[in-house]
Amino acid sequence: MAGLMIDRVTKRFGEQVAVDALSLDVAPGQFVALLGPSGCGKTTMLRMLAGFEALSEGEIRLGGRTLASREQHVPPERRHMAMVFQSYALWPHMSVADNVGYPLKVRRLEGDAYRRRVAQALDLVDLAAYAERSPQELSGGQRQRVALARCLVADPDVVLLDEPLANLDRHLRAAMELSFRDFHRRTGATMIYVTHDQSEAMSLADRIAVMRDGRLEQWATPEALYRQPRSAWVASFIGQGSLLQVAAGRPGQRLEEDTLMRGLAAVAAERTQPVLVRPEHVMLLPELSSQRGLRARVESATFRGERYELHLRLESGEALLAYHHAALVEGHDVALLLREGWCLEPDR
Ligand SMILES: Nc1ncnc2c1ncn2[C@@H]1O[C@H](COP(=O)(O)OP(=O)(O)OP(=O)(O)O)[C@@H](O)[C@H]1O
Repeated sequence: MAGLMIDRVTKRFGEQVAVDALSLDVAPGQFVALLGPSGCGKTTMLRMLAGFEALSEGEIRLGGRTLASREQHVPPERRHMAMVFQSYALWPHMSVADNVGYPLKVRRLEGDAYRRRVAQALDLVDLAAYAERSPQELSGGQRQRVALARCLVADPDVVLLDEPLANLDRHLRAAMELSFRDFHRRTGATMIYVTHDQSEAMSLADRIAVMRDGRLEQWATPEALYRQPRSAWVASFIGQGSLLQVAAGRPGQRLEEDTLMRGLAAVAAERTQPVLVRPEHVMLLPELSSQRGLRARVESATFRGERYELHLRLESGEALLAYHHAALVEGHDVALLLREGWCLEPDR
């Protein structure tokens, strides 16, 4: 398996910079998500990897071999990559097995070797029993698995996936996430997965590239993105939380309860450090009269099954999100402690 190197890649469409000096070093077999809001350049980056789009600047290398630069452009069919589209792109007039075998037919593989590889690919996505059906007779999730099997049959070094679950309903997406993880474990292929859905990226990827306006905002594991987001922008994009101004700490520092609580008690002019507080770090105190803690008003309490989600308003006017095991009355006051916070860079 070969590592994939994206080195200061830029793509301009006329005046518009769709991808701006993006660099990523993807290890062999890694599952990477390109995550960001609509228009941030994810699909353009994926299309440059696939070879459907030329680079304006920079270089793409796979296992040391240059695939693309300003001077060089290896055509898509010679990159050892396969792409899975949102629309599945299956041939309606061919059976499931023929769809899966299509890339092998193109390479003129026939006979037993052909049949064996198609059967293996179908097994891998648990669709052996559906080999002779037409794609129209399958559910959306099954069709997506056929598309996966078809990309896998050619044994690519890299699998590129462009929002492959976007057309599926919520329940099916969850099931398909499991299928993707399983697929990745069984094949060990390097996978680059484009999505604007943070929970999908978090549950699937080993590492996530968060993109904004064509640039790389952060490149980290899902855990690091959640616990140590670089900026308020990343923090707002990943998980839930509140942004408070604190007179303590510096970007990239974790604040313990005491420092955080003291830093919040300072006068407004001194509270200049933006700090992210995740809802699981807000602890409500049983006694409002206690000397400890901050006061806040309950603005709303929403039942979420396993817990209530509380939207609170601190005396400073700042909003704070908390989780609690019981419902609280809207309009009432509570006292609370903040267990920890994470200091962010100011937003660009
Ligand atoms: N062929 C093109 N010609 C001109 N501009 C383009 C072209 N393709 C993309 N763009 C522009 O480049 C920017 C990035 O587009 P891209 O499709 O890569 O974003 P994205 O993050 O994949 O968005 P989405 O999630 O909506 O698909 C956008 O502003 C888009 O309008």
